[in-house]
Amino acid sequence: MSHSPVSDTVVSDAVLADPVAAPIARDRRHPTGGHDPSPAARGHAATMDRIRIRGGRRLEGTIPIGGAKNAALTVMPAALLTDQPLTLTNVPRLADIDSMIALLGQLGTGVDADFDGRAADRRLVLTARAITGATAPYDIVRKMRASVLVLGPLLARHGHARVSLPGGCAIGTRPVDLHLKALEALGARITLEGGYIDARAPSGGLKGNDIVFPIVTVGGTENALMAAVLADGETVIENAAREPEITDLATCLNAMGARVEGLGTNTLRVRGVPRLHAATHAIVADRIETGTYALAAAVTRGRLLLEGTQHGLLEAVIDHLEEAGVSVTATDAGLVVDARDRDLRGVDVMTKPYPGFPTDMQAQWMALMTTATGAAMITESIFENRFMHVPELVRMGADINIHGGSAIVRGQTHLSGAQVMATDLRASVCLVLAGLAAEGETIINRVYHLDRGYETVEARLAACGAEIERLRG
Ligand SMILES: CC(=O)N[C@H]1[C@@H](OP(=O)(O)OP(=O)(O)OC[C@H]2O[C@@H](n3ccc(=O)[nH]c3=O)[C@H](O)[C@@H]2O)O[C@H](CO)[C@@H](O)[C@@H]1O
Ligand SMILES: C=C(OP(=O)(O)O)C(=O)O
Repeated sequence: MSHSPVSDTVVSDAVLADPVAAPIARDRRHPTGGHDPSPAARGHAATMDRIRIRGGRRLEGTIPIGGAKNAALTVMPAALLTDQPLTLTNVPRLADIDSMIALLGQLGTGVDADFDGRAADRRLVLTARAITGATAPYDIVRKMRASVLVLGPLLARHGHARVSLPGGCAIGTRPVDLHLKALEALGARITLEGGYIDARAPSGGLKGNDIVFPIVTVGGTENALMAAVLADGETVIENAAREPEITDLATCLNAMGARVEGLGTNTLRVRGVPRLHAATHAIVADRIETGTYALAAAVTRGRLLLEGTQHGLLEAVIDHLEEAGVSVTATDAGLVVDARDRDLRGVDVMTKPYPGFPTDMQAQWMALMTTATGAAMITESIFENRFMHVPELVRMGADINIHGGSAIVRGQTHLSGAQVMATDLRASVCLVLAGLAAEGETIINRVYHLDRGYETVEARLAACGAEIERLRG
């Protein structure tokens, strides 16, 4: 497996000490508003930050859930499909969002970001009046794989895209061959040279066609969908991914004038239109952030109200939580997760494409299972190398054995605080959960991974009783 220095790759801190957050300063209104800089916007310093937790405190309180990182990262490139403004609300303030803003800016997109005030009042207006560049450079793609999602829209609107190959990362090889095959089915000519994908549309533009994905790919479906909306004629995407982030993208595209049918199913039917127009779209709630905080309540045997999220986005996770003995109730105010005075049982999971149990919740589930009674078998079926958190959990006292693609967790272990190393986004937050449950002090290094996907995680947890702080790098 290749190990190029992309965001979740284990590389030296020196290599990662040049984050791409800086170009955001060109924005008319900087998301940080010039004060109270987010870790994401603090750049270099944030790469060296650590998190210190003193565990053993029950969490009680309310946590607001933001817009989904993975929805925002696919909806933002859709702005490249039109010369009119795309206004997005409920955009989370994360390092990856800064990276995508920087990339879209390089391609000629005007950015008007107002990230002050309550999350619901935030607005991000993206206007790609003209495409002035067609290259997604290595420096950005290596830090954020979702950069590859500019490929489809650039090709559809501009007829040409040059995107650095993302390479492998800490969780797997993650090729993009299926993205490229889908675009070729629409008529694109694709060459790979010097580590870059060079994609060109035929002179008459992309043509609608049938695309059948041999395996479910979220990013592949997103690129195919964004390319197909401006293609001439009809495209049918079969074995499409059904993740809520794809439905969010299709909803946004339809608001922009696209004609996509079959939302939420594995067959998407797209009738191409000559152009798209301005639209306003609210990013769907983050189901992975929701699930992570639900497990924070469970792992500390506490009770949390998760505001601004929807039960229907994470049924598989909720079913497993209930099977483990946690109460989850949907109320008008949000989801109430209650594990007070409960003895939790070990419950097996196997990761699957949506609506199955998400791979992005696998590491957090493992942290919870170390505290449950009995054993749990956790099988990772999406990525070949997504157990990087196991040795770190073992250093905290967990009893976990890996057999191929499965990990057996023998629960009810006594977790004790330790110095641990975050290796990727979800592994990082799994260590936060373990630290909340452990006795004594846990120090998590390389928390820049965490800043890719969790906004003000330490403040949100501290507000609910956790003893947690960020140690500035
Ligand atoms: C930004 C974003 O939304 N990231 C999510 C997205 O990643 P991403 O879109 O990269 O994940 P995919 O659904 O494409 O990957 C699923 C599997 O398909 C393989 N594959 C994918 C494309 C391809 O061309 N060839 C190929 O073999 C991958 O290596 C992987 O084994 O979905 C994953 C699966 O739910 C999540 O874990 C990520 O958080
Ligand atoms: C793996 C993830 O993201 P990405 O695809 O951007 O690496 C994730 O969100 O857990």
